[in-house]
This record gives sequence, structure tokens and C-alpha cells, in this order.
Amino acid sequence: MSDGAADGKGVAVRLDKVSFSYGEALFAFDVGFTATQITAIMGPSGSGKSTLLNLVAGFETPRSGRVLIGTADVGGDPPAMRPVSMVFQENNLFAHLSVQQNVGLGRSPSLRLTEADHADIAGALARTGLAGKEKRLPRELSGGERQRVALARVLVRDRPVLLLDEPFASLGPALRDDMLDLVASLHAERGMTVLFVTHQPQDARRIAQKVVFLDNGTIAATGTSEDFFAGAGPEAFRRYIGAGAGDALSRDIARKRT
Ligand SMILES: Nc1ncnc2c1ncn2[C@@H]1O[C@H](COP(=O)(O)OP(=O)(O)OP(=O)(O)O)[C@@H](O)[C@H]1O
Repeated sequence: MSDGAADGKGVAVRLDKVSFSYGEALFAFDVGFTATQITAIMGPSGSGKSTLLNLVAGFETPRSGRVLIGTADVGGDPPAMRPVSMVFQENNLFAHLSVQQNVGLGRSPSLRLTEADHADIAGALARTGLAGKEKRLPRELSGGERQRVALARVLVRDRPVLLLDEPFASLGPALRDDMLDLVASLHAERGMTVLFVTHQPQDARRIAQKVVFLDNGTIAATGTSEDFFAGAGPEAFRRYIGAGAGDALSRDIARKRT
């Protein structure tokens, strides 16, 4: 792991004048993410949300600029060395490994696990509501349970930065709320810095303190989620979430304040 980014408690993440391209598609990111907060990353399809996460995770390398996690420039570190965990919309698990083994990978890529590791894995499985399902294969789980396994692995990996790339987008609304509440409570316990890509305004409002809004490969606006969802965010953001959604969210906030 890189210097300046201890396990556990979240550390700030900064993309310092980062430029990147996929052929014609250009990206310019200059943005900071506050330590120990949850920031929702929103924006139209193709605006660069996953690209931004991939630059932080190390799956992509900036053409110029620096990626800072804590005080460390991690630009030269491969993904496995970076102090981050990542959960995608799907395919987070190895199909041929049991739940317990998939979680164990968060501690040891070779699955050489100590008694203490096994105890931590059991604790993480219990914490995410998976006790009793240790021996199952991913195909023997529901979509929500598979994402719980991914979150259990995040717990045993215990890195200070968590990257979530639309992890619950394929789940129904009630289950999505359960999963978001689980993320919020894990965040309250561990205090990691969370970058949460979502298209769902209500999901961002439910758990995020900040919003970063992307448009066309750049950071179009940043602010608190309260301001964004109370209508003080930029016009482009209001257009993106739709006037109706914005009004409903404003009413919701007004109700909560009284
Ligand atoms: N591996 C790749 N090779 C070439 N182009 C890519 C690659 N990954 C993404 N792109 C392009 O880069 C742009 C940004 O993609 P990205 O996945 O970051 O957007 P996004 O905001 O996450 O979109 P969505 O909301 O649809 O998931 C898109 O135009 C996309 O086609």
C-alpha cells in the first residue's frame, strides 16, 4: 500500500489536473473528494463517471496530472497496490469460488488465511446478513446477496477508499434501499471515503453528503447534496435529474426540515 493512506479511516482523494482520452473522447478532471464523506458522482451517460473511478482505481492511467490518495501520488501504483476497494454493478465475484472464499480474497489473493482472517470473514458475513450461506457459489445467490458478498469483501479488505460503480442499479427499489442503508451503516462504522456513481437522484440523496456532477468529460459542478437537491445546483443538473424529480425531492427536504 502507498504511503499516506492508512487502512480504515477514509482519506481525501484528489485528481489534480488529470487529463485522459479514449480515442476522440477527452477527459479533464480537477476535483477533490472529502475524506470520510460519501460523494455521489452523477452525470449523463458517457460523461465519464466510470472513467473517473477507473483512474482512481488504477485501471486507467492519466495522460497528465496526478491521482492523490491521502498525501500519496498513486499514479505509478497498480490497482492491487492502491488503498481502494471497488464494487461494480455485476461480476464482482469468482463464479467457481464459494461465498467464504470470495470474501477471503479481500484479505489474501492466494487464500492463505489465518485463524484471525477466518474470524474476520465470519464477522463480515454476519454483518452483511450472509451467515449460513458461506459454502454457496455465487450462482446459488440472489442479485442482492451477491452484492452483499462484495460488500463483505470490502469489509475484510478494509481500505480507506471505497469506489461504487452503480452497484445496485439492477436491484428493485426496496432492495436497493436496503443495500444503500447497509452501505451507509458500514460507512458510519468504518468512515471510509466513498465515491458512489449513480444515476438515481433518490439514491444519492439517501446516502451522499456531496455531489460531483460530470458533463462531457469534465467536472461541471460540485456541492453539497442538500444544495443540489434543494434546487441550488446548476441548471444542467436540474435538467439531468428532471424538473419533476427535483420538485419531489425539494418537497421531501422541506418535509424533513419541519
Ligand atoms: N475502454 C474504453 N475504450 C474506449 N472508449 C471507452 C472505454 N470506456 C469508456 N469509453 C468511452 O468513454 C466515454 C465515457 O465512458 P464512461 O463509461 O466513463 O461514462 P459513464 O458516465 O460512466 O456512462 P454510463 O452512465 O453510461 O455508465 C464514453 O464515450 C465511452 O464510450
